[in-house]
Amino acid sequence: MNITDIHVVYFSATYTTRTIVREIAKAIGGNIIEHDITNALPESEIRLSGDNSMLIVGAPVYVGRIPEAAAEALKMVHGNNTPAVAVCVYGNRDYDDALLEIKDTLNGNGFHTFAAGAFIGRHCIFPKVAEGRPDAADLEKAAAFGKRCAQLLADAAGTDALGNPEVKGNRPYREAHKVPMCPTGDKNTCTKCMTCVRLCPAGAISESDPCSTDTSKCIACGRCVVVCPHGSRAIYLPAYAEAAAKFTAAFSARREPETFF
Ligand SMILES: Cc1cc2nc3c(=O)[nH]c(=O)nc-3n(C[C@H](O)[C@H](O)[C@H](O)COP(=O)(O)O)c2cc1C
Repeated sequence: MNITDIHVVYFSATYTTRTIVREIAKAIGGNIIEHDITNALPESEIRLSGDNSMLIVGAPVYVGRIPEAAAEALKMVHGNNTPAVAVCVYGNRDYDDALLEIKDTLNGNGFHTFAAGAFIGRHCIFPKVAEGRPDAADLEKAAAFGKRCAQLLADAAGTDALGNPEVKGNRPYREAHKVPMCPTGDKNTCTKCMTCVRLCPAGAISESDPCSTDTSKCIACGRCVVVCPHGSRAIYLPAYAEAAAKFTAAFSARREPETFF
């Protein structure tokens, strides 16, 4: 298969998923067209033919699933037996049903998911877990995964030989639920620069009071914490320190990327 265009659709609040899918796309090689679905749905439906284009979809794992907003956006992405690669990035606990959810969604939308991978990124709620990841070793594995994808596409040129991998996960998927760990701003350090207001994927921070968070909208994605130029936003909840200590103790043993072909 002579792939010229690689469409990369990703949801990535704290940028680890973006780092991984970019590395994979670069290793496959071709004209890379990015669609960032973190802050908004695609402007219009994305329809890919099976001729010269392929798709990579990347999403983080939120409580064993993909973020609801990512699932909504993926409904707008359609293929015509177009080769696709499913990628999830998780914070070193587990990815449960998220990768299967991406694969099922893509195949249901006319894609042929011939490869899939689960990679590890710094845990955006408990950042001592998988701190510094993806690291150089992860990026090497992402690049090797991309190269293998390219090889499979080349080998399958003109045939119907692309595989149909079994990926880890169960159906029905885990029930989705929210994590009540909403960051807020510290009035002493917040300069009202509005970076968090602008970049919050959920529209949960208002211009009139950027130190507060609308907990009914917040998805606890951690973007406001990483983009705040003054280190003002964090999870200041009383229960946080104890929860972080427990989580970090339970889930710090290094996990490695898994790939499926
Ligand atoms: C609401 C929420 C739930 C999460 N649930 C999980 C989980 O079930 N398993 C896990 O290992 N990591 C979990 N994480 C961590 C993210 O999957 C991880 O930090 C990922 O690298 C974030 O990707 P991003 O940087 O592209 O936003 C969760 C994060 C959030 C915000």
